[in-house]
Amino acid sequence: METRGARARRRITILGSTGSIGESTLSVLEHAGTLGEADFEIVALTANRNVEKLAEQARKFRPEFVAVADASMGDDLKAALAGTGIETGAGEAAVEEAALRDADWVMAAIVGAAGLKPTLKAAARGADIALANKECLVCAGEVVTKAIREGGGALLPVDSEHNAIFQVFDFDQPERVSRLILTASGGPFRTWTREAMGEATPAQAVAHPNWSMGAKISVDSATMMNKGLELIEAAHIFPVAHEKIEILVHPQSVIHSMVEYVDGSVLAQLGTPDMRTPIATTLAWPRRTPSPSEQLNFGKVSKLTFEDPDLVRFPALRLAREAISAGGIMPAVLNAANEIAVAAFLAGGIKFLDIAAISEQVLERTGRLNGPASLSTLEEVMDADANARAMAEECVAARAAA
Ligand SMILES: NC(=O)C1=CN([C@@H]2O[C@H](COP(=O)(O)OP(=O)(O)OC[C@H]3O[C@@H](n4cnc5c(N)ncnc54)[C@H](OP(=O)(O)O)[C@@H]3O)[C@@H](O)[C@H]2O)C=CC1
Ligand SMILES: CC(=O)[C@@H](O)[C@H](O)COP(=O)(O)O
Ligand SMILES: [Mn+2]
Repeated sequence: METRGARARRRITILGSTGSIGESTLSVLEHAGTLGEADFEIVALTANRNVEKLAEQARKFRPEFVAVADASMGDDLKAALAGTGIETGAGEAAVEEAALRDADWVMAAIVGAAGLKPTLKAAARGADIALANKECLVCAGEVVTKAIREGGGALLPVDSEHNAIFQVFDFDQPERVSRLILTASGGPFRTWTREAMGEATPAQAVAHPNWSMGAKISVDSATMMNKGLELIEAAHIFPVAHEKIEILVHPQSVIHSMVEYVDGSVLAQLGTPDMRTPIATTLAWPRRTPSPSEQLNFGKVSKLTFEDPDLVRFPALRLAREAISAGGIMPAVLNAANEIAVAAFLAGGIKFLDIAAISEQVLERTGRLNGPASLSTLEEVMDADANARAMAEECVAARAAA
């Protein structure tokens, strides 16, 4: 890392810069930079297909390199940035090249298991990983945490619940933690009957009551699969057994999660539901930097309420608990099946309740076929992921044909 005077100049890459987390990250950087709080340069930005937004970001933030994962968009990207001197690339290898460039802080904000390989590339060369992409920990937790450990960088959790726990977790005495309490908003269908959920449309499912997020995670919040994935994510980030991780519905999304210690103390992190706060935390950690998020107004919030989750209306929570209890490839299988089912739901191919039903079917079929007991290599993860995707596609096709 290059230094100027007393302050470190950070070299930053954002994988998935055109998404909700990517844009929030650029907003935090711009805000901190304007205040003279951060001295940074952008090394690389990446997207899947959104050339227009990527080129606009590149013209503003002047990265060395930009890449799109979809190889067919390469010529458009090159044309959009002609004459700027910014290097461009296209295809999965180009996104991995972006991760390999020498940024010392990398925001992993690609959605889904597609983020796994680039995140591993950045981790292996020792970058600090600000991790929003929970799916890569769900499907390959052991592989990712090992790569970060061996690379020598830090794992900085961005997901709001994990970021909250990270801020109040005593890593010097983890055995003194009696419970992690992951809060969940309950999503847009918190009070809906199963019957009503059966007719829910994609537009209703992505209308999260508190957070503005990408489509996939918004649907995950509606099924509460998001909280299931976060349970598995937490078990990889913190040295706490999954049996000690509880889920608590908290509709206001003000308390972002809590840690209970053996003496009965419960420590929480609070804030408005704006991802720019956890992103700012990871950017400056262990120091603090300003974020443009709105301050919490307790008078306006007025009350904080809590409910136990309903595992019958939201079976995804049960599936995640079963997957992590079974271990091995099962979390990767759950993640892959869910990704296929969510995409099919958003495309109008299946109904809302089919998402968890298909995930359960794929888990059951895989269980009968017996995967390896532990997952230790990227190849095992990719195999499990590919098989589960193929099974889930069959389930989607069967429903479409019915
Ligand atoms: N949004 C939020 O508030 C939160 C998000 N997260 C997690 O952060 C991650 C990102 O979420 P979010 O920002 O909402 O998602 P978005 O859908 O808004 O953005 C996803 C980003 O990934 C890119 N992308 C999509 N598919 C691929 C691919 N196959 N290869 C490479 N890049 C790809 C997109 O590019 P393009 O624009 O071209 O499609 C975009 O830049 C997810 O894992 C989510 O669970 C966690 C906590 C909160
Ligand atoms: C902002 C964030 O971290 C999301 O994962 C959020 O938690 C989603 O809300 P739910 O609590 O409804 O899943
Ligand atoms: Mn979250």
